[in-house]
Amino acid sequence: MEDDFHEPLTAHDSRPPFSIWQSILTRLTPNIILALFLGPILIVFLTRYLSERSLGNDDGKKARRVWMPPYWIPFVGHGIDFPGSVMSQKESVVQFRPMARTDYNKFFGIPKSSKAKYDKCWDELNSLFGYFMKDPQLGDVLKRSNSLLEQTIPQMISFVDSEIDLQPWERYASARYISNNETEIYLCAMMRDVMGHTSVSAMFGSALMEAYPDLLHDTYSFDKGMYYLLAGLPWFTPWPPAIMAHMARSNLWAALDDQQRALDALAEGKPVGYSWGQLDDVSEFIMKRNEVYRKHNFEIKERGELSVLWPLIINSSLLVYWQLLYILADPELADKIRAEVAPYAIVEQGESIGKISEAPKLKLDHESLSKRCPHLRSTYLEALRLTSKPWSVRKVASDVTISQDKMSDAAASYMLHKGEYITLPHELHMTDPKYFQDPDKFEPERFLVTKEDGTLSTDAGTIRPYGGGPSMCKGRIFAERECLAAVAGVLMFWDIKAVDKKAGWVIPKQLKMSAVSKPAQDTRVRIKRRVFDWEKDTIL
Ligand code: HEM
Repeated sequence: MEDDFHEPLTAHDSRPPFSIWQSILTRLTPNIILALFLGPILIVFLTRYLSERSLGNDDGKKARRVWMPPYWIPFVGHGIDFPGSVMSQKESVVQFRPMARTDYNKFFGIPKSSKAKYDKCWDELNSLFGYFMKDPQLGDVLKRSNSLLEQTIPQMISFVDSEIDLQPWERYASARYISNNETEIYLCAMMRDVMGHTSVSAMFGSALMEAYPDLLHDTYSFDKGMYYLLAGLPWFTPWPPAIMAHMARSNLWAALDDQQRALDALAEGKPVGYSWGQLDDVSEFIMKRNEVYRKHNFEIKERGELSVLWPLIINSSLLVYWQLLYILADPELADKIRAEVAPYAIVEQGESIGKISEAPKLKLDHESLSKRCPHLRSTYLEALRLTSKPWSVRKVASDVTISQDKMSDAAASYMLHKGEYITLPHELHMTDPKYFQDPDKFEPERFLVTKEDGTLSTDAGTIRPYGGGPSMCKGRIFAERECLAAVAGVLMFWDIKAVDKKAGWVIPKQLKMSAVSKPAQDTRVRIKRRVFDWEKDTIL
């Protein structure tokens, strides 16, 4: 079934009509379907036979060749499943840079002609990511995302019966008014947009989301079409998901290009368009990238801000849903985590003048939530282990022999040849029973360790939810702090129950994405504000 849980119930459908596709599908006879099914299989075997590639020993050496699908299969052609030891190879042997270039051209759509400019400032742009992982740049974005979460979480639900007054994420998550203190809503769709709004505003400034309110949903459509774009399918491909991915990417370019023009104007002391305001909440990181682009005379259409926007949005927003779901599904665990985070995720009574009271306020201490709440962090790591299924891809730059992991029963060596591509699906390790007991079970305390002084801490061990090597996620510290603050804030402010009391909490199947999976079905919940200490006497 097509998953469409993030679509608004009432939004206008601005997509191309699908009637042509429906009529083609209805005309498919059983013979055509059989030919479509058997054809590719025959071609695979023929290609294998004709290319006569040996799968045995290579040139009489002890190292084996690895099985490879034919070269023409998009994206996975010449790809192999292989244990993590490849990650320990030097960049001069297994390279990440050619893969990044493919992503830049095919996926992000940056013109090939800008290669020389990127070559010239590759290290400079990369070193900015290094700064983003440290203070002051990291602290700057975190401070902003923390304060946005403090404002947004208490206002996440409006409890109003009129659709027009709902927050944008409530509309997309099909909020249903129950009473003035209870709402029914889809948990994933809501958390995804709340996180997206927070992260984009913290990094790119709030004017971007205000000027381009469809930015998040365009990013989801772009992400959904990732494989079509990577396979190089053009915009006129007669396949609706590919066309939609191209359309979404054009919309994203329009937004980011517009912002780059405004940032250029600001730097040059020229008037900035009215809708951009002062641009004083754009992060230092984005300002520095703009400086590099201007210094190296990048045209607006050559600038790669989509390569920041896309990873900023897609993974953390889904991870917050999974972590919350696993915690809420175990009420004892939810109570334990609430007690642990209480000193660092504080809800305070709002000001009162006469009978009018302000809404309660939320205070989040993201640093302590990450460093002093081991149970919270352990559930974050466990949610990542179960739902992040990333692949790292490398190009072999010179022939190399790789030894298989020593814990394997059939340890062996494999020969990789120059020019081949390597795909490393990290989930194989993260769900391997040799390393993780009951690998499919959510075990909230799996990553807890006891320190020498007897206090509890966490150790992420060997999991690789952020990939590895030089391409390892550059936003991982920001992501962890932001997700932990969001989960703690939501747990402390809201009381959330599964809508179907009989079925209770159901952990949905996962739909594989580029890293963190999407749920196959969203989780419908009933949400109320929690009753806080100062309210208890009034209610009793
Ligand atoms: C839970 C959240 C996140 C997860 C699980 C995650 C996971 C990943 C993975 C698997 C990769 C590819 C690694 C590889 O190819 O080996 C990656 C790359 C990247 N991520 Fe994240 N990510 C998360 C959040 C973020 C955030 C919030 C940002 C902020 C900008 C970010 C920025 C990046 C960037 C820039 C790269 C590309 C690195 C490069 O090519 O050098 N990520 N991420």
